Formats: sequence, C-alpha cells, structure tokens
Amino acid sequence: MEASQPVIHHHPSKLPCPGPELNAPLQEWDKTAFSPPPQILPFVAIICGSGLGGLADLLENSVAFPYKDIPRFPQSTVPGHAGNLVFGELQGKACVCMQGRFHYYEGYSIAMVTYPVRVSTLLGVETLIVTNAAGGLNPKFNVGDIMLIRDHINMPGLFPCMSDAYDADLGRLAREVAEEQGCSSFLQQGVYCNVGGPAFETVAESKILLSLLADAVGMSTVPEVIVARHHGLRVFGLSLITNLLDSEELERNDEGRKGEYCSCVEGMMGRIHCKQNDLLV
Ligand SMILES: O=P(O)(O)O[C@@H]1C[C@H](O)[C@@H](CO)O1
Ligand SMILES: Nc1nc2[nH]cnc2c(=O)[nH]1
Repeated sequence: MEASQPVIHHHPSKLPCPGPELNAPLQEWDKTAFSPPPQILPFVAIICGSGLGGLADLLENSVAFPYKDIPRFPQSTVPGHAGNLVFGELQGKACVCMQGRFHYYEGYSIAMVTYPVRVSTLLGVETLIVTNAAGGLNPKFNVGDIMLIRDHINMPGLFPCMSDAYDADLGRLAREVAEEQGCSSFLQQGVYCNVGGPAFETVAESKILLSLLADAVGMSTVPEVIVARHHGLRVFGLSLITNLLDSEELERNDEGRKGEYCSCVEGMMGRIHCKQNDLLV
C-alpha cells in the first residue's frame, strides 16, 4: 500500500460568494471548538449518499465525530445517513467521509446543505467525491448500474460557471478503475438532474426530465458540487441507480451493487494524489 503524504492545500475562492446567506455560516465556524485528528490531514472529502455510508467503514485508522458534537453542523434526519464525520485513510490516502448528507427536503437551507463542503475546504481538502442514490431515466440503464456523473442539471442556477464542473481526468481515471475491477459492463455515464423531492417523480415528470437529456434524477449532490467548484475543488461523482423511472411500476433495489460501488471509490482513492505531489498517476 502506498504511503499517504497529505499536504494541506488551501483554495481561496476566486469568485465572490453567490450570496451573503451562503457565506454566513462559515464565518461563524469556530475552529477552536472542533479539532480533527492532527495525524490525518485529509485532501479528499467523500460524501456518502443514501445507504452508502458503508464507505466510511472501509477507512483505516479512523476517528469518527458525530455531527451533534461538531459546532453548527446540521443533523442527519434521513434513514441511511448515520451522521458522522469520519477521518481516516483509504488506500493509504488521508480523507474525510461525511457519513450522511443533508438534503433540501429535510428543511435545511442550501447554505446549511453545503456547509460541510465549505468546512472541508478549511480542513485542506482539494478533491470532493460525491456519491448518491438516484433514479434511472435513461432507458439503457439497469437497476444496480453505477453512473459516472458527467454533468448536471440545476434549474434555479447559481454562479460560478459550471461548464466543467466534473473533472475530466478523474472521470477517465474512474473508467480505468472500473475496467480493472471488472465493473465496466455496468458503469454508465450521464447527466444527473437535481430535484427538490422528497417525492419521486410522476411518469409525466420523468418524461420531461428525459426530454431535457437527464440520465438520472436525485435529490442532492448539485448544491455541494457548486459550492465545491466555487472553492476551486476538483469534483468527481458517482450515482448508484437504485430504481428506474421508465415504467409505471417502481422497481427499487437499494442494495444494488453497493460493494462494487465502494470498491470503485476505494480504487479511485488509491490513484488520487495531492495536487502538490503530482495530480494523477
Ligand atoms: O443522499 P442521496 O442523494 O443519496 O439520497 C437519495 C435522495 C433521497 O434522500 C433518497 C431517496 O431514496 O436517496
Ligand atoms: N428524485 C429521485 N430521487 C431518487 N433517489 C433514488 N431514486 C430516486 C428517484 O427515482 N427520484
């Protein structure tokens, strides 16, 4: 296993914040009230989607902080989102896992939904891996497929520019990792559409989203990606397709290929390096 050489690397925002309400919670962040383990300086943050918190269990030398013990952190209310910030090493690389994310439909503002991403930039994170459970719209998709997020649709809009939100090098790396792990036959790529939820789509809504060229739909991820890009982080995202929306009967399988999904993220971690020590190998 390769030794991790995390280096703290701060990314000052190049653009003004989209609005004072988005910045306010961070200004009140009290660094002195929360001390991450000094031996683990994460340069990758991983947000675990619904039912994908098992990723955090793969971390070695891990230290978990319940969200309730972290000042100003929101609390997880959705089943399958344990509510821990877990520091540790995956494939020898220092990372921090959000075992549980926040959704707009839980009643949180977008500022609070994205608060952990802003906090992760203070911790030195330079790459964000977002994961989620999503409904498949593309008729070629199957339940259990893993979709590499190539782009997203976010109708309300926010700046900065999102024309290159998802890092192309990390996407290429993911396809290589999937090939090595025998996952290529069910690795798709596509456009993730963010909706408010919490209801799944009607048949009519699914048809509209498909006509907009969305391949999968879910209730998260996009606000986190926008804030991460605003802070200059590289972003990589995977959706686990837990159900298909092309029929009137909802077929749902939340277990899908969770194991393979976690292995892909783990494989990616093995290949991501600090920007400072060469971008990708
Ligand atoms: O956190 P993610 O986007 O994985 O959560 C999705 C959206 C809903 O919370 C839930 C629906 O099953 O999964
Ligand atoms: N909006 C939405 N979110 C999901 N999360 C998992 N499946 C779905 C779905 O079909 N629709």
